[in-house]
Amino acid sequence: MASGFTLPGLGWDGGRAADFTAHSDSGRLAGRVARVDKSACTVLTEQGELRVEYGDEVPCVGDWVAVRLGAPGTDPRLDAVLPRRTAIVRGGVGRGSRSGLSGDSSGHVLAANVDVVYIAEPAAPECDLGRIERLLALAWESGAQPVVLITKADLATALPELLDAVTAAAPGADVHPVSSLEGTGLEPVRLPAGRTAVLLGPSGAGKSTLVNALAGAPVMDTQQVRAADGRGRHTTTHRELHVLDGGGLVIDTPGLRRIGLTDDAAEGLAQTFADIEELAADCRFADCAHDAEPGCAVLAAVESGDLPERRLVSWHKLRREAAWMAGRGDARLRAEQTRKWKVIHKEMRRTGRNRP
Ligand SMILES: Nc1nc2c(ncn2[C@@H]2O[C@H](COP(=O)(O)OP(=O)(O)OP(=O)(O)O)[C@@H](O)[C@H]2O)c(=O)[nH]1
Ligand SMILES: [Zn+2]
Repeated sequence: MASGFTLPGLGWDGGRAADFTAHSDSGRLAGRVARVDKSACTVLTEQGELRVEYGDEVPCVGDWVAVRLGAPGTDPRLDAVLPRRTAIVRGGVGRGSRSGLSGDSSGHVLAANVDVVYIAEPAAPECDLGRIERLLALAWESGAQPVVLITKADLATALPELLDAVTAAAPGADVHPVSSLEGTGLEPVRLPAGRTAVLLGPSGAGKSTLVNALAGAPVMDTQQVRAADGRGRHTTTHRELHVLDGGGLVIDTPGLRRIGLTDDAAEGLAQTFADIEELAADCRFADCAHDAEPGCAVLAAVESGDLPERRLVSWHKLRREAAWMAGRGDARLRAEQTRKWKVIHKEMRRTGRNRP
């Protein structure tokens, strides 16, 4: 792209400017990371789109960065990643999630500085409420506002009922049916200038089609487009930040087969299951596990039909998973420390020193 972007159009504000002052004095350029590849990333700046090399500090899509322009003929280099306001952190792929916002690898932080998390769940063949809850936990944990989009709404057989079921599974989040195909339901999804959304959801949910519908002009290849030119089923393979025509920014992500929770998902789960948390206040025991305890208000709500049993089952499942991740994190930490000490002891024996 030849022309530049305006920083406010990319989501810049006074706080970012303050973060940037430490880097601005020596002719550095502020920009927003649109895409990350091995060793280089695409950064949107007032001077246009730049290819920027990075080293040990790995940026992720959505990051605000300081770029150092090299001598003519050399590639710009990443100088620093500015502090992240929000971060979508995916668990279950190595360590580093403990620190949340500063997760230590690009594979870990899916997107940064996002205002809204759009959770795309297709109306057909079926809506998977458990998957929505899992993504809601991730979204609440990120610090951004989750919004559930029932995509391919044109294929729904009983939309009002579906809407009710999804709304019950998403307390505190707005739920909107959308059809990119028919162009309906898009208004509440449109973003004001400078606001950033990330789209999460399974492969085939219609995320790329929705990005195109919001953009007004095709910015993404979709499965259909590719199928037509004989190149088979296209799937999004990388995360990318798109600047929409009407303002607003959206990050498309590949449909992840499995999004694990991080080991510190407790807060996100509490918000995802705010209805269960509220009921739990009336359980006889303060530490009620809502399993088989007498005087359990949650089980009573399931019994009376106020709380779908599916939801309690989902709560148990995700809580177990988060607890397991936490245990695994601790086990890894211990193993790492043991390894470190083994090396130190070996070195001590070798040098005859008895202190590290
Ligand atoms: N009926 C209907 N089909 C849609 C709609 N949106 C997308 N589709 C179709 O669903 C299929 C998948 O759409 P994509 O946008 O590629 O899905 P995706 O979520 O980006 O998939 P990945 O890139 O694999 O993550 C395509 O064949 C689209 O034409 C819609 O609103 N209604
Ligand atoms: Zn209980």
